[in-house]
Amino acid sequence: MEAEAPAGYRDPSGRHGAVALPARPEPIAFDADTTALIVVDMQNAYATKGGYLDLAGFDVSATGPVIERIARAVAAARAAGIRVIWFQNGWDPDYVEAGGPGSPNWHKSNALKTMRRRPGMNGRLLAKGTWDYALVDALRPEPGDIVLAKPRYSGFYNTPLDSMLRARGIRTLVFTGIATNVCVESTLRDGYHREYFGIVLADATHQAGPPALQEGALLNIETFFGWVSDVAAFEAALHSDEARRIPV
Ligand SMILES: C/C(=C/NC(N)=O)C(=O)O
Repeated sequence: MEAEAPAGYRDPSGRHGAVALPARPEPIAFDADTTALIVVDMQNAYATKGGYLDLAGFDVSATGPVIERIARAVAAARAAGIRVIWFQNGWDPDYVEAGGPGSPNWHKSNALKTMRRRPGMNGRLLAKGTWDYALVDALRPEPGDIVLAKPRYSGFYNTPLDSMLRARGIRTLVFTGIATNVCVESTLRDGYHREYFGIVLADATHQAGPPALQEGALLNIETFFGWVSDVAAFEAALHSDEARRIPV
């Protein structure tokens, strides 16, 4: 007797999974239990007026709808049993983890540069324990989620992320958060080199800098490193997988 075809979906590249997500450059398949939703740095620093990015001169006026769509993606992921991982970017209050002049971070971080320019702000930007470092009020981790502090743009660098993912058999990372062109792209690229499949929900992300950087980051990701989809497609794909699993 011929073996029954497995239930589920095979994407054009042959990857199999129960969830079929429409995406660019082609649909991608994954299973909920080997997937994590990553919420990148949704801190006041990056998403709230008066936070680091705003004070450093970046436009954060359009982050409100992004926060709402992240909340929807988180709710859909939780309902489907997908692990939710929250990143928080920053350093100890003395900025030892930020590195001194011997670190490129000291030269390139706009938070550190802003504080050097305005010494009155020292200790206020991206320091653990401050309002700037805290996640925005509208997004709250729940028991079972993982909250991970990271000291550089990539969530893989100097953190236990890789071992946490491997211990749970996670192979697919769905990204939301800020900034698309900095920490989202850096982490997705690092994941690519560690054999993780990376998907960005574009309308649940926002760039640091002009809109061209959002477009460029997404095009770069879909062309070279991963897949690009959106929150409504993510919700619908998880919903239809759920429908398949409910016996009638
Ligand atoms: C510009 C910037 C982006 N961070 C991020 N979370 O993508 C920074 O941290 O300076």
